[in-house]
Amino acid sequence: MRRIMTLPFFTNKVVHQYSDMWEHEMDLVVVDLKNNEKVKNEGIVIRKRLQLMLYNIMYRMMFDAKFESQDDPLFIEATNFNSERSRLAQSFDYNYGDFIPLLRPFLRGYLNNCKDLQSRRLAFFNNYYVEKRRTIIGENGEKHKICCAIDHIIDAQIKGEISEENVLYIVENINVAAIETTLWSMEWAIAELVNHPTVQQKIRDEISTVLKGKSVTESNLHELPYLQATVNETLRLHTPIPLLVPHMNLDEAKLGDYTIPKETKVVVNAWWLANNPAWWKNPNKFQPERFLEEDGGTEAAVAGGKVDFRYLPFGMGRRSCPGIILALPILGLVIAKLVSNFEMQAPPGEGKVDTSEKGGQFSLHIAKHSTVVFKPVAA
Ligand code: HEM
Repeated sequence: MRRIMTLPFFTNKVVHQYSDMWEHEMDLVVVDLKNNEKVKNEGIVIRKRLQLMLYNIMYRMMFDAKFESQDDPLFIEATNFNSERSRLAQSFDYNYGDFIPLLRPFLRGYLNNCKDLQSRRLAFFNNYYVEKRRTIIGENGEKHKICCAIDHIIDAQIKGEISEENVLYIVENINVAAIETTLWSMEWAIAELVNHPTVQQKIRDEISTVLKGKSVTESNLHELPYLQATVNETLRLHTPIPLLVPHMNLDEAKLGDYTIPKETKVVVNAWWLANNPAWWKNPNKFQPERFLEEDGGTEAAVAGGKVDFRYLPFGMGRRSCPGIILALPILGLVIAKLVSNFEMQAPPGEGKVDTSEKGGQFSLHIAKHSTVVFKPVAA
């Protein structure tokens, strides 16, 4: 499945094919913010606008489709389905039966809710998106043009490499894995930037010194180390999936003095690796500079490359996040566009925005979606 998903989603070619579109969707956010007087004085809950932007980025890549506005009925339906799915997955019900087998019979109600949501949600993706692509492919005959990721996936199904169910599984997977994770990271980055105006200024200075008036694009992000360090620092301090996802060792393994029996559920605390004071200076402080100054103390050679085991927000190895190739440039670009166009501030009378955390089964997100004031900066 991972192999089938790589070509349409996770290659440099895909990044180059779509980065202009990503920027266009981000520029629309900047225009909306500039045209809204309330944004300059009282501020807005920025998550809502960024959510529309990210859905449009992902749905254009997946289905060559986009939502008109936050009031688009399909957007409302898609976000409701996805947030209900996240709510159920975050629920403690999800795994108490693992720890207290006696309570398993009481899980039935929860599992029925999951099944019911799953079938309505998959029907939604199928009826409104996948079937439309099938019709377009069908009308264009054998030599149809591949326009988006799902066309590749449907092609793989036509060739018998995967089933119809697998196609929907991939759509569902991208809705969960791609959109919310990136959105949480954006919210954290913006909240920290509001609370650290000097970091905003350093990013602005870097952009103007290095790019000398040119705009930030995907192709010049690598020239902006401080911007990249800001993205890294956000994912360190607020690791969006703090325990990664559970893995299982097929064979018995030794870890230090411990023996891990085969088929153990292994959970890696990536948040603690990234926030352990033994390995990081002042780990509870938001300091992008650390990624430019501190040593990667635990670097080790793995599969021909070097890995800093203190820092694994995307996991590591064969099942690590393939979306890193999209998530990092999308985060870098959106921060660059917002910071170059606006001074982001807390609402009047509030010195800082609240960065309290809300942890769930899988995710670590901001407890209160920040209201942010966007004051245009002089060009
Ligand atoms: C900041 C954003 C993101 C973060 C922090 C993140 C993090 C993660 C983590 C921790 C895992 C599990 C890795 C493991 O347990 O070893 C994962 C898996 C995955 N992610 Fe991401 N992710 C992000 C964005 C994305 C995006 C944008 C996509 C797709 C467009 C994506 C697609 C996937 C997929 C398909 C998997 C499952 C891989 C597998 O099981 O082989 N992710 N992600």
